[in-house]
Amino acid sequence: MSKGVLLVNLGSPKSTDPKDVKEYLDEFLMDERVIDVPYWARTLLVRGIVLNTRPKKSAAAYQKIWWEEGSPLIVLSERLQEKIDKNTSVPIALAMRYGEPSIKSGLQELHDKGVDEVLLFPLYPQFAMATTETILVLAEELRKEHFPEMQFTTMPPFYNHSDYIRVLAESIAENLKGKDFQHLLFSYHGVPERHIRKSDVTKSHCKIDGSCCQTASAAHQFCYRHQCFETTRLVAEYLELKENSYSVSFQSRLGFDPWLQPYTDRTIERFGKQGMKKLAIVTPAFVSDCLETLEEIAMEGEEIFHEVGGEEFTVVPCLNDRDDWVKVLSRWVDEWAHQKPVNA
Ligand SMILES: C=CC1=C(C)c2cc3[nH]c(cc4nc(cc5[nH]c(cc1n2)c(C)c5CCC(=O)O)C(CCC(=O)O)=C4C)c(C)c3C=C
Ligand SMILES: [Fe+2]
Ligand SMILES: [Fe+2]
Repeated sequence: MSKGVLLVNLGSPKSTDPKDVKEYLDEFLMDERVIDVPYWARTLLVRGIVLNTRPKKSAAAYQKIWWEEGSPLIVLSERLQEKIDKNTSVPIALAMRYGEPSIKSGLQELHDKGVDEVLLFPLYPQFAMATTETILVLAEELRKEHFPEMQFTTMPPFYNHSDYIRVLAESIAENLKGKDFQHLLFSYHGVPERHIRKSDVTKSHCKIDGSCCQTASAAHQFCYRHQCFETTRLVAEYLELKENSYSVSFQSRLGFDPWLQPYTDRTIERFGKQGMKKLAIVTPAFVSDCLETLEEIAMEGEEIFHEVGGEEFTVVPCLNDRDDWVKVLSRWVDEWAHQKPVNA
C-alpha cells in the first residue's frame, strides 16, 4: 500500500466580499455538528436569521486581517503543508472542512499520486464535535462514495503530547522573553456547553463544574474542556508558571445558549478593571493564526483591555510554520509512515 497524509484545517471564505463570506458561513453553520439542532430549526436560525446580518459584519472583520496572498489561515496552512512535504517521505495534501481546497479535492490529489492509505490529520490539538469529529465524518462519507479502495488512519488529538507541549511552551517563552506581563491568559475557542454533554461517552460524567475535568474518566477522550485544561496544565508545568499567574478562558461565542465559561472578552475586561496593566494571551486551540486570533484577540481584545485601563497587551502568535513545529509534525508523519505509534 502507498501512504499519504491529509492535513485538514477549518477553512475561510474565498474573499472578503460579503457574498463569499455568506456562502462560507452557510456551509459552516449548516453543519449539524456546529449548530446541532434539527435541520428545520438550523435552517430557520441560520438561513432565516444569522445569514441576514452576520456576513456583512464578518466580512468587515475579515477585511481587517486579510493578506495580499489571501486568508491568513489558508496561507499559513499552505506554508505548513509545503514545509512538511519537503521534510517527509510521503505526499502531504491540504484540505479545509469548509470552502476550498475541499476534503474531496485533497483525497483526489492523494489518489492521483497513487496513495491508498491516508493519515487523516485534523489540525486541532483538542477534540471537538464541531472540529475533529465533523472532519472525520465527512472524510468517511467521501471515502465510501468516491474512494472505496482507500484506507484511513486518524491522527488522535495531540493536546497532551509531549512534543506539542514542548513546542507550544517554547514558543510562549520565546515570544514573552523580556516582557514583564502580570498574567498569561490561555484563550481557547468556545463551544456550547451542550456540545460537551453530547460528546460525553459515559453520558453522566461531564457536569461542566469545578471538578469533573480533573476527575479521571473515559469521557475525557472526547471532552474539549478537559483537553483545554490539560494543555494549559502541561504548558504551565513546563514553564514553571506560578499558581494564579495564568488562567483559562473561552472566546468567540455565538448565539444565546450557554457556552464554556469564563468568556475571554469579559475576563480581559475584568482584569483591566481590577487594575492589571500588563496582560499576555495565547490561543492554543488554533495552530494557525486566523480571524479569531488576529482580529478578535489581537485587535478587539487589546481594545477592551485599553478601554478599562490596561497598558500592555501581548499576543503570542500561533505555531503556524515554526521550524520546531514543522520538525515535530514531520517526525510524527514519518513515524506513522514507518508504522511506529504516533502517540507518546
Ligand atoms: C456555533 C458556532 C461555532 C462553533 C461551535 C465553533 C467552534 C469552533 N471553531 C473553531 C475554530 C475557528 N472558528 C473560526 C471562525 C468562526 N467560528 C464560528 C462559529 C463557531 N465555531 C463562526 C461563525 C466563524 C466565522 C467568523 C465569524 O463570523 O465570526 C475560525 C477562523 C476562520 C478563518 O477564516 O480565519 C477558526 C479557526 C474551533 C477550534 C472550534 C471548537 C473547538
Ligand atoms: Fe469557530
Ligand atoms: Fe469535565
